[in-house]
Amino acid sequence: MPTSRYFDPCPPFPKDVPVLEIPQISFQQLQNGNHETTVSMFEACREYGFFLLDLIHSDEGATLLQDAEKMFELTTETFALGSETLEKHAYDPPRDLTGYKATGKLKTDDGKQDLMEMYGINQDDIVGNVSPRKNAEPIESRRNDIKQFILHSHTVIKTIQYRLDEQLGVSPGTLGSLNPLDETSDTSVRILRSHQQPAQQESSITLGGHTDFGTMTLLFNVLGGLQVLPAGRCAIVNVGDTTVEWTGGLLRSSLHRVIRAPGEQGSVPRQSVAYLVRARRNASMSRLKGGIIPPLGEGEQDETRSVRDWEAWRAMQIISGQLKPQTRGGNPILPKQRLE
Ligand SMILES: O=C(O)CCC(=O)C(=O)O
Ligand SMILES: [Fe+2]
Repeated sequence: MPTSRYFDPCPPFPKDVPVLEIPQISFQQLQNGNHETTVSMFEACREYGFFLLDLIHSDEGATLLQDAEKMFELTTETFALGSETLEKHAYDPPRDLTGYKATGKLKTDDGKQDLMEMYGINQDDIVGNVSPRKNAEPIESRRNDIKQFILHSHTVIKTIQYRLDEQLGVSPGTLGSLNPLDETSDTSVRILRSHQQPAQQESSITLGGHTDFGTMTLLFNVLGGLQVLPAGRCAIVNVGDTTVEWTGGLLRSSLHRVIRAPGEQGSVPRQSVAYLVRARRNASMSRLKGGIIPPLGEGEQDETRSVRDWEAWRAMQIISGQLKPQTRGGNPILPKQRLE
């Protein structure tokens, strides 16, 4: 994504590759509480589990685009260190996803290995909820830039969650209170990079099919390849599995994956930046009560695992390729639950 400085030098997205038309939602209108925009966003979260967030006409949105651009610079600087140096900061799944993940650690849908390098930066570390960790040098020198990106991304997510609360009919602030900035969680900024790939590998899978398992994700990318959507001056927002659990399946988390960017775009490296929001560690995974959220039906049981244990279980499933990728949620709203 971020500004045209990043889009202009990019090879064009081919005209003959079909793109999914997912709704584009104006952040400014969400901030203003525009009803029509709010309903469109809610419907997008139910139908696709994804939407594009147009950040342009809002001051806060424009600031976030600038922050995201700095995160792209950070991505370039970090991966320029090379995998040997970055391995000193290797991640340790499933307990700790902070740090570097080299290519080939994850199984893709076709049984091969992924082609994506990632580095997870822990929110608690950057905002000061825990004592500082030792990260790769470019991350250490850009602590303040990362903090600004987190603070502004978090404000955007909070606004989205506030509008979702309204549509779900639960008390204002319910969803946001489950992923506050000042409590420990596994929320992270993830920077990602894949190398250019030969044209013969047109359909090679860079990152296998998955759903994000936190509450919501804010994603910035420039090149195509994410099989779900195009890019623009927008961020991509997607609903995570935790929100599906809380809403009894009303909202959807959609399966997505990354393949080689199409056409000429595949001939340059592909970078992306994601703000992956997770619930606070001591939050419950149980279904929320109230509004249009369906109560537990006969034979249905509440999820009793803690957020931490549930996330660790899900991360291990994904890493080992056990979890057959599946889109979750998007269930019909029961007539008797509908808000007037
Ligand atoms: O690189 C992308 O566009 C998507 C990355 C992604 O889905 C993830 O990090 O969960
Ligand atoms: Fe994802």
